[in-house]
Amino acid sequence: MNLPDDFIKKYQKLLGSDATEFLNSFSQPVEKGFRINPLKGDVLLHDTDLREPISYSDWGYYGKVNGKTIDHQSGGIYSQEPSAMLVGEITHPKPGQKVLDLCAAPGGKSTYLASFMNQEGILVSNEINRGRAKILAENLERFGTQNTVILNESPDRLEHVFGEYFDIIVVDAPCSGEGMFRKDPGAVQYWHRDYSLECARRQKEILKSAMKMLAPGGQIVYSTCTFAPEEDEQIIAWLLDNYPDLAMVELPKGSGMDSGRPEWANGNQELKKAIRLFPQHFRGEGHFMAKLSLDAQVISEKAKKRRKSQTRLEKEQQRLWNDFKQSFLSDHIEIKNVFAVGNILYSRNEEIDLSKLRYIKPGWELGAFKKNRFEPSLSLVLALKKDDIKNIVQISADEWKQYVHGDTIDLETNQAKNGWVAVCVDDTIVGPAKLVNGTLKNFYPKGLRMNVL
Ligand SMILES: C[S@@+](CC[C@H](N)C(=O)[O-])C[C@H]1O[C@@H](n2cnc3c(N)ncnc32)[C@H](O)[C@@H]1O
Repeated sequence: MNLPDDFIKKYQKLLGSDATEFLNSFSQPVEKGFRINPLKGDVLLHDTDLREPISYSDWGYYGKVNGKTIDHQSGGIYSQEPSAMLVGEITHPKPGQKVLDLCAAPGGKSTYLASFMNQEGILVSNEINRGRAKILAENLERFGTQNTVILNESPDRLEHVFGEYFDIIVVDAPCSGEGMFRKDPGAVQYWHRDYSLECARRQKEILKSAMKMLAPGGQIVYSTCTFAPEEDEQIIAWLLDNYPDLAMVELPKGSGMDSGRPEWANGNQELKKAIRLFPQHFRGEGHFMAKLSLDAQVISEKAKKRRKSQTRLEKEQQRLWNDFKQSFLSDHIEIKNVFAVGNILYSRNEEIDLSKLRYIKPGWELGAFKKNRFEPSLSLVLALKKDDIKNIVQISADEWKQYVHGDTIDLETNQAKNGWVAVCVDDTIVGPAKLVNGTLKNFYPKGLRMNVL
């Protein structure tokens, strides 16, 4: 790889005798990884090789994922670079907490956090770029989350709604991306000597907003995929200087993980509690991460009053939803706090006022009210397990190819009642369909259909 001269000089000076190995690592192959999805329960995977688990992650494996497989399409697995998994792992939210992923697309960290949360509490996944926010929504839909709200906002606009609200905030910051040069060699062309300082200015602005949204006693995780001290230790040093109620949390260092470098910032020895991942020491791409907690006693402005925004269902909508639930969902399933925005039905664990914010999804999307009927969404079906659903139709792996292509499928046996069904390959739910006298009418969303050879 052609690295800029100034980049080489900078890291030769910073790393001394380790610089040669560091610079050589840029010509080594990229490490690939993926995670299995605990929200899907104990489903058997169809086309995934689980031979090489990643020791520090409950769900991670080394290896490459093919996007056109049953396991990927159904959300059973999620592709993520091994170093990035560690950010989710050190964040480790608990079920029931209020969690914000402030720079969330395409969703690697959000899906990791959701894995810990077990559909309880609330995960607000925000992405400032609208195109990327839509990809984030697709990834969370496939993953089957029930407790996410997907926003498309700038951090400063979120402050007004979420003052001192979150127990955990992840800032996986936009950065100079030096740690991803192997993965995306084209990114090298954007690098220049002052690039990291420009990124640092933006990172501080994002963190100022994040700090306003952190509840007393809350925790903030900051991460980047760059080696630049200006965006790593120097940002954490700035946070500690400007927010005296914040304290570093010691992060345990597994094999190949380096400590933060106090000497690359202001010498504050607390910075050693952070983690640096260098590809010449660790089996993954370059990363930096730190965790800080805010004093629980901090005396601060009261959390802003949050108005309820959920609107009740009209009588006819309530009737259609009840009929649908009765015919489709098992009796043990209870979906609480449902509300409609236009003709789309959602549910959300927490009542928050999103009326002033741009969102992609204000909650778990359950389906749409059409003329005289309720039509279930892919998000509803992919977030349920097989025994949550009364009406199931089994198809073969070959028929799955027809299903994701958008074709109508004629079934050989009569497996379910006419009406809405969840389509399954073995235990894996792949989407909704409507069964009419042995024929499956395809309701796999048009925008997601694909040709699998
Ligand atoms: C490192 S990426 C996030 C990756 C993501 N957390 C994941 O694990 O899949 C940083 C994100 O920050 C977003 N971003 C860019 N400028 C921003 C800003 N001023 N405020 C908040 N987010 C911003 C980018 O669009 C990008 O999606």
